[in-house]
Amino acid sequence: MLTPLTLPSPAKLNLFLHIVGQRPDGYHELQTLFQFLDYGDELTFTLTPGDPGIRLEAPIPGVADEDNLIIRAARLIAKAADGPLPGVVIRIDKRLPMGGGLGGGSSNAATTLLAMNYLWQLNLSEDTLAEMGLNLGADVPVFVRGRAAFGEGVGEQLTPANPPEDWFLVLKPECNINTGKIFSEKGLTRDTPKMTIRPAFEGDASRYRNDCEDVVRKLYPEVNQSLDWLSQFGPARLTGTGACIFGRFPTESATRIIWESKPSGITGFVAKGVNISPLHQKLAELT
Ligand SMILES: C[C@](O)(CO)[C@H](O)COP(=O)(O)OP(=O)(O)OC[C@H]1O[C@@H](n2ccc(N)nc2=O)[C@H](O)[C@@H]1O
Ligand SMILES: Nc1ncnc2c1ncn2[C@@H]1O[C@H](COP(=O)(O)OP(=O)(O)OP(=O)(O)O)[C@@H](O)[C@H]1O
Repeated sequence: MLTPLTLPSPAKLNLFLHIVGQRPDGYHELQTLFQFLDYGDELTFTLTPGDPGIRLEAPIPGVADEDNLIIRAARLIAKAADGPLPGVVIRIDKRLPMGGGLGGGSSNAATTLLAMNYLWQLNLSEDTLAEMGLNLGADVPVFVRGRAAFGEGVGEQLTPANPPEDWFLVLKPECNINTGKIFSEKGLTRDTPKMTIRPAFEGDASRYRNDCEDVVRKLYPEVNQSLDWLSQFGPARLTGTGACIFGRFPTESATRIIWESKPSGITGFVAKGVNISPLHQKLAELT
């Protein structure tokens, strides 16, 4: 067995999420601002030269291995190889809640694409990996590229951005939200006017909104209550289609004081917003 490679699989936040239209195929056109957090899952890859399979050390409860985005990503990139490849065993240390709007599954897929490109020495370009990633999910390309960005289209048209690297309190209300259900809600705002995206981000954070928030507040009282609680301390937003919400603060100590006073029973974490993905920071140390 070869030396295992452990890589981060960070969370993303949608600092804002505007729905600006709907495509003929039903998918919603978005304008969003993605930033990474220095918090997430960790994946460990061990090549197994004697055994050609792609395997998980242990499954994620509730996700069949065939559907796991890690396995799907490894199989997809393996197709780009000319000859036989050594196998791989992948261990997942899961910290991100599933169905939380933090992009955990998409991030796992991107970490796997970059890890296997490196370990199998495939030398595929970032553009090729981002294109492959889009077949696995709309949020995968931003994790492949690893830079905070404005996302347009379904989130795959990316323009690098530089929002302030503030601290965040992320809370996970006690419910799981299905993205498809929120996008199919009748009352969802779908006509926010398109903004002009500026490459150097100097936007006014007080104008940030998440167009899914009203519908999610109505359907999930747990999210409604958590947003009301966090709003006492400053603007609180939903990420993606929820269920996670976040508040943004200038210092770690201010964030931790609010974290200590959170209502009992609710889970979450404190993390720093970062404009270069922790995955890319780690990969840069290797090469
Ligand atoms: C909400 C975000 O997290 C923002 O970053 C992403 O746009 C979600 O993208 P995603 O994870 O690829 O979404 P999926 O979980 O595959 O989407 C489930 C379903 O939501 C609907 N959907 C999703 C994304 C989108 N832009 N428009 C949609 O209408 C589609 O019916 C899709 O079948
Ligand atoms: N490796 C994986 N990690 C997490 N979920 C996975 C994985 N592979 C497949 N899935 C499936 O993807 C679903 C969404 O999980 P994920 O953690 O990406 O949600 P999310 O944070 O709401 O994503 P998004 O912000 O992209 O909507 C899960 O409910 C699960 O069925």
